[in-house]
Amino acid sequence: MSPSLPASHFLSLAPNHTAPPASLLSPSTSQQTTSSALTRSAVNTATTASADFDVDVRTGFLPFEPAVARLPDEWAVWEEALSAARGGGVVGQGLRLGGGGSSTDQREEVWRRGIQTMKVLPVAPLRRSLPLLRRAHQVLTFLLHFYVHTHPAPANGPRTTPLEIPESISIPLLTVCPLLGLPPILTYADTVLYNSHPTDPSLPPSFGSNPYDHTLETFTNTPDESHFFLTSTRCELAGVQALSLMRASLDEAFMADPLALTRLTSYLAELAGRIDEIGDIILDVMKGCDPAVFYHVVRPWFKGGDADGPGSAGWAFLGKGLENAQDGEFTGNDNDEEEDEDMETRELKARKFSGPSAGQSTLIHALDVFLNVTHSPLEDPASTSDGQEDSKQTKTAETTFMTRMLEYMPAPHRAFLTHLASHPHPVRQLVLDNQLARPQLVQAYDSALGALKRLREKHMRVATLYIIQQARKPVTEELIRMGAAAPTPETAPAAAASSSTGSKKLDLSEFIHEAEAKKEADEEIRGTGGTALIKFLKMCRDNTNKTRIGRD
Ligand code: HEM
Repeated sequence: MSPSLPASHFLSLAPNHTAPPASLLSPSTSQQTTSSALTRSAVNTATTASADFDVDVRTGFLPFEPAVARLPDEWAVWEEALSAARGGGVVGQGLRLGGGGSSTDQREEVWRRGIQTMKVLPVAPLRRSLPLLRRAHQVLTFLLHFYVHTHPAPANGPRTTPLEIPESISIPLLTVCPLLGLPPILTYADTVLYNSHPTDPSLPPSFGSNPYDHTLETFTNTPDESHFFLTSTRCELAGVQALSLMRASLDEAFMADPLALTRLTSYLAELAGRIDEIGDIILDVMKGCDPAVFYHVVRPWFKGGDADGPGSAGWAFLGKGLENAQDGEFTGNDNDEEEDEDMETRELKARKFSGPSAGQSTLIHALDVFLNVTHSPLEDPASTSDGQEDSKQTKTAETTFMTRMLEYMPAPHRAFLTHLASHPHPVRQLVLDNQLARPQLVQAYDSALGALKRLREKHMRVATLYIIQQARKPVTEELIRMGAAAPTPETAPAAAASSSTGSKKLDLSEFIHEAEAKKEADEEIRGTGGTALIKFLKMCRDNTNKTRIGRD
């Protein structure tokens, strides 16, 4: 089945980006669930602004037009800086994490000095083109992460003062951000949506004849990193059919007559199959991305300004007159007094963004919203025992994470979720209303939820293999040659202890080491977004399962 779309349907319309979305300079601390947060602020845009979702019938949340691989010559200096950081795209030739240690850090320092003295380029001419704006965000955020993560690690624990981001990056970046509705940090959009090309970019992408098979940018030039990004790209492409089924289901929910309910039943059953396919693609990450390379060589580049937990010093985006960037253009500010005050506010605003995560995929959020999976802590009655309190905390973290991730999506995709969440005829309600008369409808709805639960279980397997298990293994010489940071006196005990967990009995001093190492490892076992990982992922899975209507 492949429901065809009428030309006037919102998924068929071209996007319109003339109006810049609200500024996203400040990370949210909202505690609401994904769908309830969306619904509460929702304006139903079905009839008014439906062209603004930037969702393509052929490629879903991936732009149909191939991503721009290089900005015009006016911005050549950014492109050249990025190419230099990547060592021309050769494995082992790019800049190194933490400057690569004391003997080789000169190269990284020279490159950073180049960035500090680079001219602030105007971005006004980019406004004429959405693909160019996307490329500008991508180039600037890759430069930003190269700039931040080539700094040698501070000798005495985490940084205590914000790391300053030079004006040559911060001013154009903070000007481009509100135009796309993205924050000033590397996002899933930069690493996946705007980063993938099919074999022949001049032809439409497809799974069979023209698959997405290369990425424009990586930090490490490794095939592992490319494969990691492309796994998500393939999930997005597989999601196109799921989106089409969701759209067709909502049309039937609107009609809600007996024929419509029969069709809805078959669409939901088919949706389950599509979701299972997406889950299988997630497992395919193992076919081309080595878990140790991912964990030690690739992933550290993704860390955001919040990576040291709630006490993170964060990053300070330097620049004069950045407040004016909210209109989409930097114009400067001559009022010194006001400027000083604004500078402080700006630093506070721009500090602690999280690194990229596939948790920012609008597709997976859309499945939650469509099936009415909520991640709200409000659902659990207040609890008093420690265990329950703990679970409540995880749930709150989960809700906060899911809601926060909305702010890392391009504005039109966020608007799409708002639209979906405010749909006047939600499918779940219809299934509930018909549950006695239509057990097959309940079964089909539950099968879609069952598939989403399985997807999350597959994802948990991957996260366990790529993060939890790797955090317990020491860095090898080979990984260091590939670009992993060499262990410092601070990280060494964790490695030593983790390699001593065999059958050997520990004496007391070793035991203390082991406990410290475990604490460090536990801190390490946090996702890019700073969430206590496995508990969090389990909670997401359990909420999916709880949404089922029928009982086994
Ligand atoms: C090696 C592959 C992967 C690893 C190691 C991984 C790791 C993680 C981690 C650590 C989180 C916790 C949140 C955070 O801190 O970012 C997370 C969340 C999430 N990831 Fe992945 N991920 C992988 C692949 C994928 C893929 C391919 C997708 C689908 C496009 C995906 C979708 C999600 C979603 C939707 C969440 C939010 C939690 C949920 O909805 O269950 N991940 N992932």
